Amino acid sequence: MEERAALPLKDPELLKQAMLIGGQWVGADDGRTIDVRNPATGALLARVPRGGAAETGRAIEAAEKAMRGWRGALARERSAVLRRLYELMLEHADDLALLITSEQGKPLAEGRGEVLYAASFIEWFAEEAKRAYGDIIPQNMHGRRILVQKAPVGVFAAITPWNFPAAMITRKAGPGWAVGCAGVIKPASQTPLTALALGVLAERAGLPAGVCNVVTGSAGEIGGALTASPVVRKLSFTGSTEIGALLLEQCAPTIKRTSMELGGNAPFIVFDDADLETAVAAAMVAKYRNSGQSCVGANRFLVQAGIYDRFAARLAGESARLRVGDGTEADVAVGPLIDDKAVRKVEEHIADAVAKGACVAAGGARHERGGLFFQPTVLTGVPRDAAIFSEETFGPVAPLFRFDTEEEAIALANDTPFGLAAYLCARDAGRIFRVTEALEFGMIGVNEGLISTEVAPFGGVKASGLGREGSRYGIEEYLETKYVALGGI
Ligand SMILES: NC(=O)C1=CN([C@@H]2O[C@H](COP(=O)(O)OP(=O)(O)OC[C@H]3O[C@@H](n4cnc5c(N)ncnc54)[C@H](OP(=O)(O)O)[C@@H]3O)[C@@H](O)[C@H]2O)C=CC1
Ligand SMILES: O=C(O)[C@H](O)CS(=O)(=O)O
Repeated sequence: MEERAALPLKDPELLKQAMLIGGQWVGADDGRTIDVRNPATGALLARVPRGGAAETGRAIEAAEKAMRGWRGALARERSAVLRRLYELMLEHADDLALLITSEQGKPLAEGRGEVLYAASFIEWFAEEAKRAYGDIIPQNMHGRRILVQKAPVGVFAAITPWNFPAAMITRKAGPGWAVGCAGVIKPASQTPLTALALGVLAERAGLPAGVCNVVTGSAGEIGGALTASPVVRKLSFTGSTEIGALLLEQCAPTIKRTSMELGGNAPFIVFDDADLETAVAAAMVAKYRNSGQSCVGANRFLVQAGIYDRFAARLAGESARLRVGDGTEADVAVGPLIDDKAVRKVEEHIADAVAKGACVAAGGARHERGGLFFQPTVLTGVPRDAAIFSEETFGPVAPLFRFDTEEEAIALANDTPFGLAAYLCARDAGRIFRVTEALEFGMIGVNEGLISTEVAPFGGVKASGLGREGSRYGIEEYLETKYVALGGI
């Protein structure tokens, strides 16, 4: 049997090769496992259980049972447990970062950044736990009082993607746990180790058995069990629009509350009046964070004619200087893509654009290191009918499209079924307000390339999803509003 590669964790107990169900670490009923590999080296990191419907059913039961006690705890008691989890995440940040980089591939500095970002949701919702306020409404009849109470929505299911293995979990479970819900988490099969490590820390923080359950394995079987169960009252998903739509269908018969954070196709608009250095710096972050594997990553660069050549030259120069390699190596800015399917999609987008007249200003091919490494790539003169305009590349490719007028830029930016994130660089205040108001997206960065934060509402419109995560809006996704007409008093 293939030997597992060493994972030099300071706390080896954080490497779990089991599912967490009702406070017990267990294998799959049939003993089957899934290999977890390092995308930078192909090395076998771990084997996790290939769980299915039966194990998921037990996890749902455990969550339902645990929720009875957890919802009854005082808000400040739940808050204290979440605060402890936040502290434990910071204490174990190096190990969590190494797990993220080892199973997902992002550079270690980004992995550590993700740990801090993920922990910030736990810190935030530890505070919000104490502010799930209701209302007293002025009575509409004598002798009657009108109360509005906020109650936990119920057992939640969280199905999360491989690109941010920690943050996508805490952004969902944090608010759920804060208001007294218990949940079942299904991480991506390519990156389960971080989720399992968070399960260890949740136990250590004092989360009662069954409040946090992590089930690994067959997406279809686990998803089918979670969506079909009437006990699961909330489903929160981050991933492709295709799967999001399927899950919405599967949730319909039980009328579940859902949050969907789906695909994107972010435009990055550079106007003639932009500050060039600011625009290039913002573009580099928006494009190459997580090697381009982010739903809020800039997918299309719309550049006004007057600044086009200068911006293209600077972006190509900066892109060519990025170091590509194993995320554990010093100064690496771009790691491997998640799998060969992702690399092929990048190659197909480049080939299609070049066949339609685009030029390669930087990169353009797989990296000399081979495997899943790809050169940071800048394409100029890309035509509107190129596939890369309308499809999410999810890789380190920056296609530049030229425009002349503000109206043309807005039309091009909005010409997509998606509406998650958009970016624009300009200095004219009137232009900034006109364009941000006209853009059909849930989040807009102005002269900024990194806009994700726990304090702001994260989410999209159109095919990019439903609901908001983080901020004071995110907790509402896990609350039901109960109206009490109090008479006879
Ligand atoms: N919005 C975002 O942040 C993300 C968007 N994407 C987009 O999606 C594309 C494909 O990426 P991919 O990772 O395949 O995304 P998927 O949507 O396939 O996977 C996301 C999560 O959903 C699970 N899943 C897959 N199929 C089902 C199902 N039938 N029922 C229940 N759960 C299911 C996956 O499990 P498993 O891993 O076991 O298959 C994973 O945990 C990307 O190229 C990108 O365009 C991807 C990731 C994040
Ligand atoms: O899925 C993603 O790409 C993340 O939601 C992006 S972020 O929130 O980590 O910026």
